[in-house]
Amino acid sequence: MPKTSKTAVLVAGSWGTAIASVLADNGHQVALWSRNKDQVEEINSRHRNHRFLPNAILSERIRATDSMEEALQAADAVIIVAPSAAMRDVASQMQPFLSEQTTVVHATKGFEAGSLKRMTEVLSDELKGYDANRIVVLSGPSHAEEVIERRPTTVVVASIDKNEAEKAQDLLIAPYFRVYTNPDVVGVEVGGALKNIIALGAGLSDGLGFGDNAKAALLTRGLAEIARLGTAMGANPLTFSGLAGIGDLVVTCTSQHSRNWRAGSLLAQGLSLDEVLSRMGMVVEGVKTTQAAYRLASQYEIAMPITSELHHVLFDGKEPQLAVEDLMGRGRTHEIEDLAEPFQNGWADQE
Ligand SMILES: NC(=O)c1ccc[n+]([C@@H]2O[C@H](COP(=O)([O-])OP(=O)(O)OC[C@H]3O[C@@H](n4cnc5c(N)ncnc54)[C@H](O)[C@@H]3O)[C@@H](O)[C@H]2O)c1
Ligand SMILES: O=P(O)(O)OC[C@H](O)CO
Repeated sequence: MPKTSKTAVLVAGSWGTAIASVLADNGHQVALWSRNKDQVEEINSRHRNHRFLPNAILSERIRATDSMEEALQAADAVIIVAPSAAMRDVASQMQPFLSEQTTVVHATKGFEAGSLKRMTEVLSDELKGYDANRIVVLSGPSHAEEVIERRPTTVVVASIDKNEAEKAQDLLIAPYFRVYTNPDVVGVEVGGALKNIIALGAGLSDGLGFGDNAKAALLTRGLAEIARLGTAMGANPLTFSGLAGIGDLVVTCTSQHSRNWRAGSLLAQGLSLDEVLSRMGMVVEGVKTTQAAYRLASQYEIAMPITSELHHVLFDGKEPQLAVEDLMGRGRTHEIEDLAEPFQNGWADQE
């Protein structure tokens, strides 16, 4: 990657704008793509994106555009930060303008609702002619509201291709933004997606006043079920003790910046799911991810009791108090379980 690069960031929501700001701080030129002309105008003329990050003044190195062709022209790297529900649409729009030379990174946390595919799988479907093994995923504990204020943050980038992961690391690493690499694409994607379910549960639990012990239980046993499904899907279990696992789980379950935690706490006030989502006005990935994980758990025959109870609360009208009673009253079980086969998909042959 050249010392300063031409980069594209696709979609100017909270996280896309914060990532654009990290890239600009590193001296890169950033084309920030949005489908919304008013937002493009606001970013270019006032250097603001008031709807998503109201207090931030953006670098002049960030130029917004609503032209995908312009955004991707001669881009050394593109970072896609669309909500999971929009990933296929955005990827299909970028495909005609993507060069094989461009490093492709995504920073989205979720599964595709119908197909249950991970985001790199959706990208691989749509980016025909691009080597899917090169795609990089960026994840970890990172609220846009803190990154835009340059508060110390650590994240992880994973790719099957070590060289591409290191290019993404080079591009993004900054004094306040430390970037680690990992070969485990499945683990980093699954950890980042599933923690949002537990964060919804933590918001609900806090909102109902269940207390600190309950939240600690949710985090710990939540991590156990994340690791159980993730490992069955092919992840390295150790990834879940890293930034995309426990790291992201802690920040999302304990921060009032978290959209998922806030949605859970609004549910605890008695609002319906539709009312909560319209009040949030930003993407709350954990809702659709609960549906996806519920189906994946059944497909892989994995026990996910917290996900399952949350699914009943969100979609079947079950009272949260009853969900907690059912969780606490389950049959006795061991804490430590055997995990699947050891993870094989490392970078040993690329050292
Ligand atoms: N906000 C954060 O702090 C944060 C941090 C890490 C990861 N993420 C992840 O990043 C992803 C995006 O989250 P966000 O918080 O930036 O969302 P957001 O709600 O702040 O912004 C979403 C943006 O996507 C745009 N969009 C929606 N559908 C689109 C489509 N079909 N075509 C083009 N644009 C479309 C919206 O107009 C909006 O600008 C999510 O998967 C989230 O989990 C967010
Ligand atoms: O605000 P949330 O709950 O969508 O979480 C954002 C990030 O994933 C935190 O790392």
